[in-house]
Amino acid sequence: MKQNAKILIVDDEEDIRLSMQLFLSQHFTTVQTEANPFQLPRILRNEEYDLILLDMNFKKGETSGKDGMMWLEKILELQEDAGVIMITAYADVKTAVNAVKTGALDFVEKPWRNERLLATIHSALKLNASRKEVKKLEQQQQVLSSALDQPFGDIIGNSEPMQRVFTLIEKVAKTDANVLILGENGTGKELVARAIHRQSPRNDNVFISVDLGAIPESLFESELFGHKKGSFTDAREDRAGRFEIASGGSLFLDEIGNLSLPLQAKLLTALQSRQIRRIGANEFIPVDIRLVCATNMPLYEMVNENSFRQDLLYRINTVEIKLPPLRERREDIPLLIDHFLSMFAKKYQKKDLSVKRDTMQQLRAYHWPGNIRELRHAVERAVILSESESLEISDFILRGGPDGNGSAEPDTYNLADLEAWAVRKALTKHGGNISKAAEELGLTRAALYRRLAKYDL
Ligand SMILES: Nc1ncnc2c1ncn2[C@@H]1O[C@H](COP(=O)(O)OP(=O)(O)OP(=O)(O)O)[C@@H](O)[C@H]1O
Repeated sequence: MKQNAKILIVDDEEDIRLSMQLFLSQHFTTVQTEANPFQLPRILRNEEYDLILLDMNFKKGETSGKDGMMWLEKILELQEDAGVIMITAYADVKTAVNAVKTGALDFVEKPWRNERLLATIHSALKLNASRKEVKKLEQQQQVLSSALDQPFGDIIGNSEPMQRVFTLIEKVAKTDANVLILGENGTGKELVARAIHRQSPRNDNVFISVDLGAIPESLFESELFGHKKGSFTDAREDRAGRFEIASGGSLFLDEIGNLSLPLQAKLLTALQSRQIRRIGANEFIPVDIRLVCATNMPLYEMVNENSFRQDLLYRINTVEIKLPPLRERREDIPLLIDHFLSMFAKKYQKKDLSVKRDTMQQLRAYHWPGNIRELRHAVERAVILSESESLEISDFILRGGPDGNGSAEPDTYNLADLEAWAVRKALTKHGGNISKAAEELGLTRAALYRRLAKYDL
């Protein structure tokens, strides 16, 4: 059976080209020839070869090997990871050794023995494949080490909505199904995406995260699909895109709702065909990824308004995980505060920190518009700024203002929502003091307690 490889023979002598091509075509899928090395720049801009067999001397009677060296350097300049084998006459082995030092993989002497030629080509192909693999790993490593700087711990949560999320993660992680995670900012969408990867059979491979909201439109294609050197002004070297790097592992596309319609179309094509093409390249590269997407935008409404493609939505939402905002699972607030308190106490070397009881109650009543990210920052700041071991509400700077409950009135006539809002506001105003809040609300303390339980405050 023929080995899948694309080989180019560059030699000015016709009988050499023909006999090599005849022999190698029996063993490899594509074998092409070129007599004129000046065609190399044009050819290499359009094609990529697994191996190039390059003659050392192109002028009759010339034996210095100068031409061959010049063309070798040119090839490596055009395609830095090209695999080149030099074809030398018996006399110029020394120059051939120099060529290997310059970057050729090996050399064969004329006249050659077929088995010897075949063995040399086989090991050169192997060597070049592992070089490329090493390069891919290095690129993966770069992406990974920048991701490692981010603090991702375990997912904290005991509430019923979070239990449902955990069950869903466990179920879906075992499969290769595409997952769409929906939720407000800071609800832990990326954390969930990473948990899915960690619990999946792909966990010994990479998790690559791309923030689509942060990529300028002009760089989208290169970032996702990669590029060939020279395909545009800033493309100084060949570069793999995130799809290619993530192959074998999971690809997390964050802020998918921010993609413009033309970019949605490009993404859809890649997802449908399961292959990508680097900018400026001809060949398609197959990619094998588990896709996880996330957004805080209302994708279904966007489909109705024609700002998000329905076919793309159906491709990414095989399983949907909705992350509840923190204000809808208030029982998790004290857990999260304790978690971040001990984390930051350790980081800033402060011992025996705690949160006052009424402060905890106020923090529980606060509406946390920035969700867990806001809570995490608020606790970190409080740990840094507090002068005492017991943290008070004044140590916490909250996004919704010091009275903490979003002083704007709720945009609803639903009486239960209005009542819950009034109770929270009164409680915050009086620093968690039940008697004073009850008085302001015109309720007895017992009636206020009943409402606190009812609204889970
Ligand atoms: N359940 C949780 N337990 C512990 N930490 C959490 C939890 N949820 C979120 N976090 C922390 O909150 C911060 C925000 O989480 P994350 O980045 O996953 O949210 P997101 O929904 O992806 O946000 P955005 O939509 O803004 O990208 C992170 O520091 C994360 O570690």
